[in-house]
Amino acid sequence: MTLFDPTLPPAQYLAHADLIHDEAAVRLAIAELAAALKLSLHDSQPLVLCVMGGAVVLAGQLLPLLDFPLEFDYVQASRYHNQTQGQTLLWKVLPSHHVKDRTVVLIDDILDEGHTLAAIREKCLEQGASRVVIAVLAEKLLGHEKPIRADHVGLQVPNRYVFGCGMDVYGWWRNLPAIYALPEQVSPAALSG
Ligand SMILES: O=P(O)(O)OC[C@H]1O[C@H](OP(=O)(O)OP(=O)(O)O)[C@H](O)[C@@H]1O
Ligand SMILES: Nc1nc2[nH]cnc2c(=O)[nH]1
Repeated sequence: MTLFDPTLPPAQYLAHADLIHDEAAVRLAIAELAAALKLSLHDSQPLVLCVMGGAVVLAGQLLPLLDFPLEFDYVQASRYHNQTQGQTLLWKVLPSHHVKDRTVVLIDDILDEGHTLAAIREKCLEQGASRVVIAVLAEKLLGHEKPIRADHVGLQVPNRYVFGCGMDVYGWWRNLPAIYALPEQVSPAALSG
């Protein structure tokens, strides 16, 4: 057996992956997220911040389902740098002063260890946001406490590296409409076949 590695052609990741949530399940989860956000935020004129780049697919599908007035902007912070382990958080685009006195909704593809969303929430509060609401497409089940909780979670995923629906595997496959998990190990025979 060999560890799944980052040098393979991208088709290999998908060929050996396990489907975790199919496209219909993702669409249903996004519709449910929209319904929950409508209930809690319809009269708050929120500023919705997309956490680029993983949340781009969620943002594109969720926003048209929200039928109340909102403003849209984005932040960008990367902790995985197209790898499968979290590293130091690198800020690329900070929340702007526009968050001041606003209800801010952070939308992201995945809450894993929670360090990314905890840091973004903290920055928004430092910049004067009056309230920060967090909605994620997926939360990874780690079995231990995290530094932050999401207010709205679409789907749960197992403690494996997942991709699709905005989430990358070594930079690839954010474009998939369903969520897959990378295998921990793949036999050399399977990769050469
Ligand atoms: O809960 P955590 O363990 O902190 O991880 C979650 C973050 O990891 C991913 O971002 P990534 O750093 O891969 O950047 P990306 O959005 O460009 O893919 C994802 O989009 C979340 O923002
Ligand atoms: N693509 C992807 N990004 C992540 N960021 C934190 N966890 C994950 C994960 O499982 N997959």
